[in-house]
Amino acid sequence: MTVPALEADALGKRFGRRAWALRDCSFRLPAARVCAVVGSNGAGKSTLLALAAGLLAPTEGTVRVLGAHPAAARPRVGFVAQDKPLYPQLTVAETLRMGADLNPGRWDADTAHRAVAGGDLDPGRRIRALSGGQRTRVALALALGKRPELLLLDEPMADLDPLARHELMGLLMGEAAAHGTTVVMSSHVVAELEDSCDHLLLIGGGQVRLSGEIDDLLAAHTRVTAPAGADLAPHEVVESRTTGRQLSAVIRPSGPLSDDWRTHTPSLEELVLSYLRNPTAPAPAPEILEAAV
Ligand SMILES: Nc1ncnc2c1ncn2[C@@H]1O[C@H](COP(=O)(O)OP(=O)(O)OP(=O)(O)O)[C@@H](O)[C@H]1O
Repeated sequence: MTVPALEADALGKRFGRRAWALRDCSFRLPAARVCAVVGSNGAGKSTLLALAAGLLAPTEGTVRVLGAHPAAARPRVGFVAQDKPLYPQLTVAETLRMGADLNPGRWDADTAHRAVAGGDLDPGRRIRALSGGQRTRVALALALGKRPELLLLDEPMADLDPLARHELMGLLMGEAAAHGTTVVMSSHVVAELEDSCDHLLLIGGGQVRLSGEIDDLLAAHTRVTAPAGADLAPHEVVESRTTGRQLSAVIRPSGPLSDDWRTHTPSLEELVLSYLRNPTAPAPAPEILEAAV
């Protein structure tokens, strides 16, 4: 059995006396996957990524990163936080030199320069003078240049223009495929994730609602169009809406489906939206979806 890239067991985080930001999260992410972390605002995605990066300590439970404690794994992990912290007084070139100095023996200058070069950035420009998207480029360059085994990216594409998004996503996926890097990436743009990600972690209300290979998750669900009033039992219903004479539903079939229904496999976006719109929808049994690690 290979070591999972990320493994959480009853992981929980509470900030002071506030409500739990994350509670009772258990999942395993196999190595060399590209994993999308999705969920509503405040669901706990950034908290989960910061716990994995070793920047926060769990209140309860454990998280293992590349088989080790997050602090011990840090040299093998690249992390780009949502606010892309960089040193504002350094230039772009100085920032990349710092990346090289901090990662002796493993710094991939070529990849780091490619990430920056696409943005036509003046290497002598100070970080504080860069736009949000330009800063994202430099932060991604630093993370990729480290040649990490695990890349944790918190909404990495949020402030990039569509061309930059496409180009940097291509660079990211190319690097991940070439080096077997595991990528864990939170995003709100679910439609963009379907082509690049093979694993999904859906967080809702601080808990893991779905976790597994995207192909398995999609195959376990069916989008149904049926006459209004159709009886969906005994199938498990994630979402059901009636408009006029038509009922639309996302179900997890248990047994044959009625011949009267039109059915298709949902897209990733349809699946995610159906769970987000229905916070009380039952989660699939773990044995159906648990990825073979
Ligand atoms: N440092 C903190 N102190 C107190 N509460 C916090 C802190 N960081 C996060 N929280 C709370 O924890 C919960 C989860 O926040 P988190 O930032 O992890 O959500 P998220 O899924 O990343 O949201 P978004 O999509 O808006 O970025 C929220 O209720 C938030 O208010």
